[in-house]
Amino acid sequence: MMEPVIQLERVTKDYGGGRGVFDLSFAVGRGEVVGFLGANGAGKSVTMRLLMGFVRADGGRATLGGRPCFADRAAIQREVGYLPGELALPGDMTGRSFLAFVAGMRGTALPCRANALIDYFELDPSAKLRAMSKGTRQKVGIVAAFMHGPAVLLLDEPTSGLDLLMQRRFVELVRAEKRRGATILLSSHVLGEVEGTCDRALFVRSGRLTSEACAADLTLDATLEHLYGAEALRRRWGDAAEGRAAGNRSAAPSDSVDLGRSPASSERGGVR
Ligand SMILES: Nc1ncnc2c1ncn2[C@@H]1O[C@H](COP(=O)(O)OP(=O)(O)OP(=O)(O)O)[C@@H](O)[C@H]1O
Repeated sequence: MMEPVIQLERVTKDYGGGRGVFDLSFAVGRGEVVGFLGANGAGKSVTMRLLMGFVRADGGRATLGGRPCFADRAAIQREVGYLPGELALPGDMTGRSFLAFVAGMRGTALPCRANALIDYFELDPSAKLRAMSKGTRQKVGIVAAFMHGPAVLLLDEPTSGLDLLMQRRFVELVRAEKRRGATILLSSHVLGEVEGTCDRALFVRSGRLTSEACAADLTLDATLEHLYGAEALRRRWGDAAEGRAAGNRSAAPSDSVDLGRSPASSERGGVR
């Protein structure tokens, strides 16, 4: 790998009850775009917040550009392009005043790039944030994350709420940022977006890193298996009731469909 820009070494943030991230280690090299995939609650957002220094790790070491994420959080939060998974925007502000506010927090006026991004995403920034649709608010978050041309981008489910055309434009934007040399960690539930942008993908399950795949190997079936394991994929609606009726809670129905894929093809198509 090229010089690591994003690095976690045995990072743990334990919220109790098995929730959080545990002993997490990975690195993203300069100029790499890496997908960060996991089921709901797997620990993707917690990892992003640890990297931004919004959350302090219980153990291990998280660094961005060699700087410790929590100790250097002021500089990191100024410089990194972060798109949170859940945007909490001040409803009373207009899109433009919010973007100017974010730029001000970074110590600058609204960059020219903001206008180019506003135009590219066909955003009307004059509306109040509370009056905007979900997807429109997401566009404001995207402009805020990208407008200063950051060297590092942490994007947490970035196309959430975007329509298909805007999803495509977003993929084009990430590709252009990669060409510019940006280092990007992108969490997503949208396979097309990961395929379209990422060099490789990391899989996290219950707060632990479980596997890794290169983008070319991310078929739907292989991705599902990385995410959930074969056992979870066999479950069908009605299984529990049928199992109880048969006096066997774990029994799988005999006509269970394997997502249209034969066991043989799953061996071929799988990414280990
Ligand atoms: N502040 C907190 N206090 C307690 N538990 C938390 C806190 N933040 C996150 N968690 C727990 O940590 C686990 C990981 O949450 P996280 O938000 O990182 O999941 P995720 O992978 O981003 O999921 P999703 O795909 O649903 O967004 C979850 O079980 C969550 O409930």
